[in-house]
Amino acid sequence: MARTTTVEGVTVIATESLSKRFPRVTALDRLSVDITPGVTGLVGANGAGKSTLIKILLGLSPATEGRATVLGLDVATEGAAIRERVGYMPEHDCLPPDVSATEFVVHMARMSGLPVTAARERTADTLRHVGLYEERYRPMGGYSTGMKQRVKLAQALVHDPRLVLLDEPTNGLDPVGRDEMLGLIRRIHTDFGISVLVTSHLLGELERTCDHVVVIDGGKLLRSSSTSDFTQATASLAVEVTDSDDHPDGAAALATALTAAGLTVQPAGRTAEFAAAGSGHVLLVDVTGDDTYDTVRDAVAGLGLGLVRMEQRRHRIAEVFQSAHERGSAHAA
Ligand SMILES: Nc1ncnc2c1ncn2[C@@H]1O[C@H](COP(=O)(O)OP(=O)(O)OP(=O)(O)O)[C@@H](O)[C@H]1O
Repeated sequence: MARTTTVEGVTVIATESLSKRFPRVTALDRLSVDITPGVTGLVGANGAGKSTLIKILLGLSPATEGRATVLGLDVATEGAAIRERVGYMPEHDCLPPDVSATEFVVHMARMSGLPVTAARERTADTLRHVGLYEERYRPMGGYSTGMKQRVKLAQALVHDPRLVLLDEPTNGLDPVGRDEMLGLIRRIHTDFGISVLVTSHLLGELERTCDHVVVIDGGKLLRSSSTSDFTQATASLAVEVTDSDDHPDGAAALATALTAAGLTVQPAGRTAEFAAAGSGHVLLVDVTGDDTYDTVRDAVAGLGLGLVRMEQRRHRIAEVFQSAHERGSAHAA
């Protein structure tokens, strides 16, 4: 199976039982994960260990235990070679306010070893690519958050890396700015074939942007799989019914009938998605085959209830994350 912009089977990043312990906290806990070419999302709540992992991958911070390679290079001994080949967009504001985007990005290109003419040309191309035009000659102190994020992205790309590590690139952006940034990130891979590892605590963003998603929680790997596996249709139907005089709690009556028919049913009010809609009338029914739809229809008709909706649900990354988080809270309690 050939793909145009990736090489199948190549590992861009590999970690093996990687741990990082600070005196009071374990930021990474025996993390083993392989990341292949493409756009990979690294998702986790604040404090999950995302920035710590990036710093280890860049060879800037030693791991306490375990190993990691980036583009086949060992993070413990080949940090400088990794940083030549990898671009890094840090999370926090780090731009000098008194210089222009052009001056700054040329400087970063020169630091990466580009000769002066090439550095200037690459800077102009890269700033144009991220959508900065005339503003690029103005001091960055006057830039909006969106413009600053674009400069940070440009300096990560200017030396034509094979991989970029983007730490929370949508932080502080409004919804339009987020969409634009996500579009840029996607194009880094599709237009230039550069692999991307992008962190976020916003799951929906990564669902839309990434080929693959790695979820970490408390420094531990929770899940690593392709985005399509995460968002694939699960065998679950959301069924909403009305009440009737005979059945003042229509959903409860339907749940009893469907359970008696051998189906597995749970009230949807427990999930955030439906709780927000405020409906205790929605049931989630596990689909065991095409006849599940008929069984639900017949049960609703048999009870004389009104069927408001019956729809197939998609499993969202947020749920994987939420359920792990709830388990974490339960442990903490
Ligand atoms: N230099 C440090 N010294 C002590 N503890 C640290 C240090 N750096 C990170 N930590 C702790 O390690 C844990 C993981 O932090 P990290 O910054 O990697 O998380 P994160 O997932 O990137 O979250 P955020 O988006 O908030 O930065 C946190 O509990 C943090 O307080």
